[in-house]
Amino acid sequence: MLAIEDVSVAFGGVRALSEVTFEVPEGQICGVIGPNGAGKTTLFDVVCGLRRPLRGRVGVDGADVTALSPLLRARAGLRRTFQRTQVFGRLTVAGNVLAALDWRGGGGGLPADLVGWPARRRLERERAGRVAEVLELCGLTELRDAYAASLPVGQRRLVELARAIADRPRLLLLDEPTSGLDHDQTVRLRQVVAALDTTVLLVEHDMGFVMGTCDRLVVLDLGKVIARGTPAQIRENPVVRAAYLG
Ligand SMILES: Nc1ncnc2c1ncn2[C@@H]1O[C@H](COP(=O)(O)OP(=O)(O)OP(=O)(O)O)[C@@H](O)[C@H]1O
Repeated sequence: MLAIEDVSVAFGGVRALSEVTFEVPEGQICGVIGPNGAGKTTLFDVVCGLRRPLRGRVGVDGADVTALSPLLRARAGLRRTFQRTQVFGRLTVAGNVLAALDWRGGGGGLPADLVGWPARRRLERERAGRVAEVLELCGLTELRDAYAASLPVGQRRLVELARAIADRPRLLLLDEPTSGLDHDQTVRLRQVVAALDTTVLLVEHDMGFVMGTCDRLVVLDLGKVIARGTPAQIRENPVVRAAYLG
């Protein structure tokens, strides 16, 4: 579903990524791990289109998206969360999730708003239903009317997650999703990710979470893939143990 082929990125003399190649099959959860500076965030930036690689290709569903802007990749169903949470602070929790559904518009423009066309009303009901469903899944129902800016960081991260999954992305990128979460929120996050019908690529330092959540792992060190495999294979891999797990 996601194919990273021979991707290299350099910042001046620093090789952030060197000939990175791996695939994530449809519906799988793939974790990217590695020490600080290994190139994980740079890889995310390449996949979502924020950074053009020096060489190499990114394929989604068999199509080469390397030249597409982040906006066009979003339209193709790619969503991302960031290491530093980005929510709409002046919107409520429900408003944040609704914003992720509203962007496709309702058709009919202002006249449809004024007249309240049945088709428009049905769409609005469907959206309200989806917002309620996603808030429930993420454990945010009781906070639906709270302003996002007023929430502690863990809850804000769950709001960002809720927004990212609201319109059922094809590919979801999660950058350090457990950071700032307490134990219960981390358990909730794992349940949400496991319940998704979506291909997921995640960067994470919490090894317990990574090993328990991911179907497969890719290990980066100094911009190179040094191993890939199931969590059990990675745990036993002597190169990974030496470079990273200790
Ligand atoms: N904008 C930039 N300009 C120059 N060098 C950069 C830039 N962004 C990243 N780098 C360098 O590229 C390499 C990979 O960085 P990157 O942030 O992708 O690693 P990371 O694995 O995400 O690290 P961390 O776990 O600390 O977030 C590092 O050597 C970093 O210093």
